[in-house]
Amino acid sequence: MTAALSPPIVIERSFSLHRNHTLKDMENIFQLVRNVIPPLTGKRHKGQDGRIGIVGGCREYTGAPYFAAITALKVGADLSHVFCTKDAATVIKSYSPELIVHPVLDSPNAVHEVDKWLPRLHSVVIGPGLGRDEALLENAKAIIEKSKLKGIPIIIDADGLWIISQQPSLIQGYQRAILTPNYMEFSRLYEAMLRDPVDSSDHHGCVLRLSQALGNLTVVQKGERDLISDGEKVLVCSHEGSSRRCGGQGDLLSGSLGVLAHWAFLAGAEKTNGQNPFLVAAFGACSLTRQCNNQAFQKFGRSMTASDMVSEVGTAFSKLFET
Ligand SMILES: NC(=O)C1=CN([C@@H]2O[C@H](COP(=O)(O)OP(=O)(O)OC[C@H]3O[C@@H](n4cnc5c(N)ncnc54)[C@H](OP(=O)(O)O)[C@@H]3O)[C@@H](O)[C@H]2O)[C@@H](O)CC1
Ligand SMILES: Nc1ncnc2c1ncn2[C@@H]1O[C@H](COP(=O)(O)OP(=O)(O)OP(=O)(O)O)[C@@H](O)[C@H]1O
Ligand SMILES: [Mg+2]
Repeated sequence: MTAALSPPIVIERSFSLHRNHTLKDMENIFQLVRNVIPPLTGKRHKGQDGRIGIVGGCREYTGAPYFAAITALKVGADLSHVFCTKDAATVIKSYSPELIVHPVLDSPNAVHEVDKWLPRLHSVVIGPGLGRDEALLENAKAIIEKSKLKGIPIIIDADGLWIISQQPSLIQGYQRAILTPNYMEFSRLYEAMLRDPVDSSDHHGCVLRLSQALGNLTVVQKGERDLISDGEKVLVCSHEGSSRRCGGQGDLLSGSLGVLAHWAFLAGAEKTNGQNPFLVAAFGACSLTRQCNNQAFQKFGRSMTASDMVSEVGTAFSKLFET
């Protein structure tokens, strides 16, 4: 289905009394997110609720992969692996004993070292804190290829999106990919694919067209309102966050999406009521990140940082999805 044949279904949170039907749609999507969350029972073994890989972390950036990986755990994954450079590994380990950290990304056999783990991973997040070093970008490209071959859901963020804007064919048509661009990253991708600048009067159309041009993979355009599209629909998440824009919030989003994408994908069409599971997962991750922001801001105001948001993941998740 294309936009030309049928107008996109736009689901938007609204508090207007005239838009009760859209409020109902929103609640329905929240319900779909709830449906895909695995129940906590005594019958499950360690690993079943998610083994997530984060590919990123270099000399300059150690916070970003940490935020993504710890958020994946706090959302409910059982194991969170970070594949980073040797320099970054000890630093990231020292932030948290919970993370499994592989200092392989700048080694000569980096791709082989990550590939060994891929059969055990349920999803991979490529890019937080990866940096722009050519050799690291080449390794990340090869890891994307290997992940595609295994059919693993791939979340691409930050410098991973830099790779895609240089070489869109790497991910084009792989519908188990979710891209999470911020403002700049979206502009780069859009110009690379559509050969036109972003039309600032038509954000919905732009995200829809970018998804279509990439072969209907899921695009999450982050911003004041998050726009989520698979080229057929555009979901809008304007769940209340705050006006605090400290770095690292996007990393919480990509880490939580790593888990939710796995859960939604595994749950199957019945649980998502026939909706694209990656749209459901993305809506869940955006709402959760914004809820963490909201709660942390209420406590810390201007001094709020991404770490304060990480501390809110548990209560934010319960509030949104377990009440
Ligand atoms: N603690 C850590 O380790 C963290 C590490 N991180 C890691 O850093 C790496 C680079 O990622 P990134 O996001 O900084 O890079 P990029 O895409 O070039 O964007 C920056 C440019 O975008 C612009 N800009 C942004 N928003 C805009 C807007 N709304 N409207 C307009 N402009 C806007 C902004 O423009 P400026 O304000 O400077 O003019 C700026 O130039 C990556 O690896 C990431 O994971 C981060 O995750 C944070 C925590
Ligand atoms: N103006 C805004 N108002 C409210 N929420 C916002 C706003 N801009 C971004 N967000 C939220 O912040 C989160 C991160 O988006 P952002 O655009 O800051 O990502 P990013 O630049 O990749 O972050 P990072 O610093 O982690 O790289 C998303 O959940 C998004 O919904
Ligand atoms: Mg980012």
